[in-house]
Amino acid sequence: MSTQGQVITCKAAVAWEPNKPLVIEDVEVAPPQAGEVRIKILYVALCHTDAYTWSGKDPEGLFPCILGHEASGIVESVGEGVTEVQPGDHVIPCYQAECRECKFCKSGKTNLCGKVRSATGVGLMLSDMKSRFSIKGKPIYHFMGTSTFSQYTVVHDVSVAKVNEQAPLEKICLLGCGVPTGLGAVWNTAKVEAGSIVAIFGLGTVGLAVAEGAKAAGASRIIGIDIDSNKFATAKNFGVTEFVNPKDSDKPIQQVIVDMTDGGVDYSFECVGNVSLMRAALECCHKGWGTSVIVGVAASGQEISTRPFQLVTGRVWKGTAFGGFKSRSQVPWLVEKYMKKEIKVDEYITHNMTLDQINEAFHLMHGGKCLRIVLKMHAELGNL
Ligand SMILES: NC(=O)C1=CN([C@@H]2O[C@H](COP(=O)(O)OP(=O)(O)OC[C@H]3O[C@@H](n4cnc5c(N)ncnc54)[C@H](O)[C@@H]3O)[C@@H](O)[C@H]2O)C=CC1
Ligand SMILES: N[C@@H](CCC(=O)N[C@@H](CSC=O)C(=O)NCC(=O)O)C(=O)O
Ligand SMILES: [Zn+2]
Ligand SMILES: [Zn+2]
Repeated sequence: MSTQGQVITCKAAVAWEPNKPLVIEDVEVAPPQAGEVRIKILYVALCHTDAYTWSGKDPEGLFPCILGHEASGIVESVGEGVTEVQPGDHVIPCYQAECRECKFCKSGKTNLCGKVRSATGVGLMLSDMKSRFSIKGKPIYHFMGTSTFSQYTVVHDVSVAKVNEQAPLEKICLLGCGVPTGLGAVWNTAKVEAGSIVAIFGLGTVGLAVAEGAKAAGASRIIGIDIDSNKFATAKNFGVTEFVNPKDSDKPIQQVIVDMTDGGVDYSFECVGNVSLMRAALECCHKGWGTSVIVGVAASGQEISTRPFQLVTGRVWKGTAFGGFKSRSQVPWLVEKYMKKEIKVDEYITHNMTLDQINEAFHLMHGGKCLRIVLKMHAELGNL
């Protein structure tokens, strides 16, 4: 029976308040309006940015909301005027939209799109500035324009990438955030050249994807820095050639790296979200040309600082969102690269769980022993 035009009642993990356990609720999902797409979410991975907003430290965090942004699914129905996807298409929701019409999209200088950002930042849909989610008549906020911790979600059409139907949805959900962010930080934001020396602060999924991107770019040395020495064994498989634990030295970590590299690295990447480490990442760069890219998301109220002399003497400080990838155009390309085995995806998945285990999954994530945890959103999907 078609559900097109009907309200769908389904299960979703609702964050009622910061830091309180998520609650699996029966949520009503309204039909998509003009320019919107309703997606049956099949698989979702947990990202630290979900945990960050849930913690209450995100200045844009609104409650109650449905978190989640790294997912895959199938289009259930589309609203009026939607031409680029249709029911049955396999898709990846994209928190970084791409309208191809706004000042940002047309600039050719950035992947940030302005079309729906004002609405997604306040947890609503642009056409009427209302939510499509409710529980017994009470509206529930959207999150990052995706809200993929729900069996069904509604997103703007500019926030959907149509992908190859042969690609395994239980794997390619990762191409909705962490892996592209790390690869793109290297390829699009820093534009690392062959022979470069690279330092990566934080060897979680994002840092490992930076390592994979740097190896592909031909970096000669890839130095991984993490306070957990157990991370090195896995990191080697992603291209890290040397490992430093800042706890093993009395010297500041930037000095350790400068001493190891005859004056500093060509490129560094902060993949933790710690403002002191962002400073260290900048200051371990080589005088005259070293570039540091901020990837980690720091909490509300946190600020970065350094001596301006660091920049006067040629170091460059940059940041990246979704690795600079234009989402609708390039996520399908990343899926193709995965299908051709040119990029890793499966290797970042350490756990498979189910939607009803979501609190346990976050607990596991905070334990620091996993990379990506993928949740199966519907019981009928069977075992992975
Ligand atoms: N800019 C963007 O578009 C995106 C940013 N992010 C952000 O990237 C960051 C990293 O994400 P994940 O890799 O998933 O996180 P993760 O928690 O899996 O990895 C962080 C790693 O940093 C290490 N670490 C913690 N404190 C450290 C310190 N003081 N010095 C050295 N290492 C330290 C941890 O042991 C861990 O291995 C998060 O802040 C996340 O919110 C994630 C996706 C997209
Ligand atoms: N609302 C947060 C913003 C956090 C942030 O920087 N998000 C990244 C993506 S992180 C994904 O896991 C991003 O794309 N930023 C650009 C944007 O337009 O949001 C805060 O205010 O801290
Ligand atoms: Zn993310
Ligand atoms: Zn745009």
